[in-house]
Amino acid sequence: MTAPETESRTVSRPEPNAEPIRVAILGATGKMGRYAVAAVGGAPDLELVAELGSRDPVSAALDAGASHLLDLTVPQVSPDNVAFAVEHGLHAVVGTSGWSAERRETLSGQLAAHPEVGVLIAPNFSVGSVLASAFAAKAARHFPSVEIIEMHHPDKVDAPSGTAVRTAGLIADARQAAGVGASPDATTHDPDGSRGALVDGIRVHAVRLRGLEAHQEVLMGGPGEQLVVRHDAFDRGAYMPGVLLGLRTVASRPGLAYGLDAYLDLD
Ligand SMILES: NC(=O)c1ccc[n+]([C@@H]2O[C@H](COP(=O)([O-])OP(=O)(O)OC[C@H]3O[C@@H](n4cnc5c(N)ncnc54)[C@H](O)[C@@H]3O)[C@@H](O)[C@H]2O)c1
Ligand SMILES: O=C(O)C1=N[C@H](C(=O)O)CCC1
Repeated sequence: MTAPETESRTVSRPEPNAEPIRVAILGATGKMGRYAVAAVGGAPDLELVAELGSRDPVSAALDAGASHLLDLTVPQVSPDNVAFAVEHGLHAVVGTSGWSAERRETLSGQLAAHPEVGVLIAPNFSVGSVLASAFAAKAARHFPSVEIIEMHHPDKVDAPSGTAVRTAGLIADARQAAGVGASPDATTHDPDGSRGALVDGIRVHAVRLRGLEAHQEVLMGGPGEQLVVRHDAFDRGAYMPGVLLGLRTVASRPGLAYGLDAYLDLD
């Protein structure tokens, strides 16, 4: 598969006459990586200095003169990659899933020793998906019931998706701030876990189906009505404007940002 050229969107604009941002991509041969190689390679203000695969040491990014690391790998190795970046003063933009609260806390500790470094952990680079999660978090405090269904291609190795975990966290925070209790649920017998995973007190159901790409529904229910906030990504081009925005912004935001919404003016 060759990644198509990425159309530019209005979310991110290069600074005129600025030094190019020197990017090393980890996971460059993966599905996201191939799209990112095309997007970064096609951006006039970015310079793709290294395309690294699973056999390359992360130190090759330094050897290539990178200023920024783009991590699109697997949850098992992403924390070590980012720790290396932080330790060597490289800014990092991370799309890899699996960044639990515990992992983010460890990373914050590492960043404390390198306060000039910026890291963005983006569970989802799609602007539409970030907006859908934000809308859902705004709406969910008005409904007694809320559940999330995430649906992905069957090659995905992690469940639930990073996006679902992030959405559940946003919804849980908004409901807690508004004093809304748990969704009503009379289930007392569920030996096989049919009611899904509980993430921050929100039920999350994961579907893996050939033909799907990345889809999420937040179902909200109240007496006599239902609101569904749905987002669909049909191919990985959906993520590239957010990837470019992240790379262009991260150096100016030292410390840890969790979620692309940190770089979007959503209010
Ligand atoms: N944030 C987002 O918007 C977004 C969107 C899509 C996918 N993702 C996530 O990005 C990650 C990659 O997704 P994908 O669909 O490209 O997966 P993929 O399986 O196609 O690619 C993974 C890449 O990681 C590489 N890799 C594996 N082990 C490695 C190691 N030890 N060191 C370095 N590289 C290693 C593989 O060679 C491969 O190139 C996943 O965690 C996925 O959930 C995030
Ligand atoms: O295809 C994937 O894998 C995706 N992973 C991210 C997640 O776990 O939320 C983003 C959506 C696509």
